[in-house]
This record gives sequence, structure tokens and C-alpha cells, in this order.
Amino acid sequence: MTDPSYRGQILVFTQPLIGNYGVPSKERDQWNLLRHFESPHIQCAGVVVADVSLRYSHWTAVESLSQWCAREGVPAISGVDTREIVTYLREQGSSLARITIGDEYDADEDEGFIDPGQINLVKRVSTKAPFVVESPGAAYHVALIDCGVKENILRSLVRRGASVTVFPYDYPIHKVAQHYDGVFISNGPGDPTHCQDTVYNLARLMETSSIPIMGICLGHQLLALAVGARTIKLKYGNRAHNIPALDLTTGQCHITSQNHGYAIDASTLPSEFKEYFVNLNDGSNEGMMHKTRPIFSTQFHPEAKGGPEDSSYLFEKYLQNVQLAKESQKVYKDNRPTQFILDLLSKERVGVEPSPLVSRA
Ligand SMILES: NC(=O)CC[C@H](N)C(=O)O
Repeated sequence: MTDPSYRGQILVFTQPLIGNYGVPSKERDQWNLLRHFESPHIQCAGVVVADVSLRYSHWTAVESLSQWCAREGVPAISGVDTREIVTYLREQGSSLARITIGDEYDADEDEGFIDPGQINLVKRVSTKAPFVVESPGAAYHVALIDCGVKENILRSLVRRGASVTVFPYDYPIHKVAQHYDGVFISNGPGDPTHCQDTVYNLARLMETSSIPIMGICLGHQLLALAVGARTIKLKYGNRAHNIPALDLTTGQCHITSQNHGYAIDASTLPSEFKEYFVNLNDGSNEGMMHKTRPIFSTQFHPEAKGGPEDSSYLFEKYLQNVQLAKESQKVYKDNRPTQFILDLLSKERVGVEPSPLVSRA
């Protein structure tokens, strides 16, 4: 519910009884990242459950699911035959929906109704100003494009010895990349074709630099669009914790965690790239890899403990690429990203006050 990739969506839980564990506290870890949430707030537009547990029991819990939804102003409804909705969705595919009270159609309510597929949801969840997540004694400094990043992606990098500067989704990353050891593109909500600025910046980045790049989910889709591939809308999307993805380079199958409604059409990948992973349920693309350069991306979430640790080594693979690039001096680094960002903001964003680096609220 706090994964920014769910922005704009109503979630229907298939597990019939929800809320037994309650909702944990906003405790932060040693890197000041939220220990129990993927972002500070509920991101989905609404929640539908068959049966809600008003009592809860878990050592981390501080409030009930209903209290949390009410406090955050997110509509939630129980007593619904979720099996019927799931049956409908399996026939119909992902559908536009709204939660209403009463049977009568009210045209006024339609005025506030937005089709989330038509708008740029990434703009709503991305950071407004760059900020740094320090990894004390870090060996590397990575620039991350925040399209709606999950806390555990940041944690997966900092706990492996990389400090991370997090940039807004439309930041001209190609102009600052030389000050970093690698570029990372996060997950995020909505139709990837709405993020044309990011796609443009990534295309320029790959033209002008050989910096190591990794992308996850929306990050994978944007990277693929930037090299000329095309996206398709999946009928239902893949949303589960147990989806098999075959690594085409090793023949190993990973059990993966996924949450996406769009996918890359692998037949449109350019010749410099090869398909990296493929979904063994529906044959859809699950990742790509540059044939000679340190660039790869996955449609699934290697940080999200599907297998549970089947694919977390991909972060190590990325940081090995970063290390190799550093050693071969292909990447120039001046160790002054903070001042550099301020300089760039004042030059590039005419009319916008250079914002200081902020810590994440
Ligand atoms: N988790 C994600 O990054 C989702 C990517 C994209 N919004 C999709 O639905 O396909």
C-alpha cells in the first residue's frame, strides 16, 4: 500500500481476512530509511477487502488497518465479495473503478474522476529536490532517478556501500552523471510513455557516457524506451510475490516479486541489447542487458524478497560494474556532487530557486 508504484490504483486483496497484524510504526533504520514501509504514506487510491480485522496483534503494530486508512484519508471498504471482483478482473483485465456509497449514479461525482492511465503519476510521487542517502564510508556514490522509489531499493544500495543522491524524475541526469559512479532508475507508477523527459535524458546519457546503469520495473521500461524499444499494456498486469522469471544467461529460475501493468515487447529491443529474464507464466519480458556495456535492468523487483533472496545479487552485480568502471577510470568523479547540484540547479532551472539538498520527510 505504500509502494509509490500503486499511486492511482484501487487495491483488491484476494486474501479474505486482512488487518490481523495491524500497521507498524514509522521507525527508521541506521540510514534514516523507513524500516517497515516503502514510502511515508499510503499511495494507493483505495482498498477493498472481504473481511477486515479490527483487532490486531503484532510486535511492531501501533494501529489498525482501518485507523491507518482513516488517518491518511484513503477510502477502504470491507464486506465485499472480492472473489467476484477477481473473477470479473480475470475476464475483463485491469479496469477503471471507483468506490461509491449507494446505488444512484451521481453525475457530479464523475467530475472528480480521473483515469490514472491518462496522467503522469510519476510527477506526483517523485522527489521535488535532490537529496542524499549517506552510506558512511561509502566506496561509491550513485545517482538515482526517483520515479517513485521504494525505501528498500535505497536500502539495498546503501547497505552494500553506496551513497545515493536521489534526483527528481525529470532531472537532466546526463549533465551530472560524470560526477557519480553509476546511475540507477527506480520503479514508479503509471504508463511509462508519460515520462518523455526521463526517456530523453536517458537516451542522451547512454549516448554521451559509458557509466554503469541499472533499472528496476518502471526504470527498466524507461531505459528500454530510451534505446528505442516499445511498451505494451498487459491485460491484468503481474502483481504477486511468487512469479517465476528465467535468467536466460544461466538457465536458473528465480521466484520474483512483481507489480506492473505494462511490459517491454522484447521483439523491439535493439541489436545491442539482449533479453535477460523471461516470465515463465506468460512469456513476457523480465529484463534486458547490453551486450558489451555495464547496463542491465529487470521488470521484477530484486529487492522485494520474492524468492526471498534469489535475485538480490543483482545489486552486487551492479556495484561490481560500478567498481570495474571506477578501476578502468572510464568514469570521472570529482567527489563534490552536493555543490555541483546546487550550481546546476541555479543554471539549468531558470526562474527556480536553487533548492538545498533536503532530507526525506
Ligand atoms: N512497479 C513499477 O515500477 C511499475 C511500472 C509501471 N508503472 C507498470 O505498471 O508497468
